[in-house]
Amino acid sequence: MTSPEHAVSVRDLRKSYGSVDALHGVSFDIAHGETFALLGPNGAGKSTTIEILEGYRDRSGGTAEVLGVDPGTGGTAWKARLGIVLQSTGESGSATVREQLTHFAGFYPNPRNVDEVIDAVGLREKEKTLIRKLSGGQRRRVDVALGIIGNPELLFLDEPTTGFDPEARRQFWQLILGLKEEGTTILLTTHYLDEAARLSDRAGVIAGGALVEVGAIDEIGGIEARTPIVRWREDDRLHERRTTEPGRLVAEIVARNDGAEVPDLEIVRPSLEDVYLDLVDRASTATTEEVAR
Ligand SMILES: Nc1ncnc2c1ncn2[C@@H]1O[C@H](COP(=O)(O)OP(=O)(O)OP(=O)(O)O)[C@@H](O)[C@H]1O
Repeated sequence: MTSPEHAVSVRDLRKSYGSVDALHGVSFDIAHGETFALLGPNGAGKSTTIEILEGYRDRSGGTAEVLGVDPGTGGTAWKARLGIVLQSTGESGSATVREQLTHFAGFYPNPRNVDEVIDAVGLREKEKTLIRKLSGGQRRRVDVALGIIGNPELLFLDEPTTGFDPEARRQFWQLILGLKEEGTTILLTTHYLDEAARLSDRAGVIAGGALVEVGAIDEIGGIEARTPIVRWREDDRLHERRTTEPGRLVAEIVARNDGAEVPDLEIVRPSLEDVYLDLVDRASTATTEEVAR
């Protein structure tokens, strides 16, 4: 049943909620074993896309194939090959962490070891605690644990680390990098651009229901957007220049100042966050211009 080429294939995906056009023609592929980040501002259409691919939402148009199956018609055997971490947690119940994981492991044909999963999400000390007595971040870890307990081929992570403290986020990254190494395909949405940069091979940027960019994580936005920026103070003015040879430019500035320290000198390499903000800004300007026409 597995598609020979891609784990996920989406063409011209459309979704309307009444008069709201949430998605209008989104197309992308995710290769087997790839981690793909879907990025975009609030309301862009990320959850709608991910929920259609999980089989939780109907689409209004276009085609979608997930592990070789149309998610609109996927049955239990297909669902057992997916791991899902939804955006909002549904786990507030009166079972302990261990009980809940053991219970869910029973639903899958080839589950992971419960102890390994408890350790992987850092909940060893809380394994006998009722889930409703956990903190928000700890409950989110339970969500992640439930997402991976079935040993999925394809893992959907919808803003998985919201509410995590910085240390928990780093631990989570290690967990995901381990799953990647084992060959799990991952579709991730996140508002943390450092997380996307650390974990993903490729990313798509969605804005206003359309995909405005898709590409390798270190190439997205184009070479131009990644060109370093040199800033410095000279003649009592702040200067700024983009250059692919920042070392040479700094050497020139130092030379013409007789080797003196250059005030306020910095070389900035635009991060994924800078590139992303630029892309989203351009997309919203284009939409505003379209509306004005
Ligand atoms: N059940 C619904 N009924 C009506 N409109 C909806 C529904 N779900 C989402 N929408 C609308 O569809 C658009 C896309 O929402 P979606 O939740 O997919 O965005 P998102 O990119 O996941 O946002 P966020 O980053 O805030 O989670 C928004 O305009 C939203 O208001």
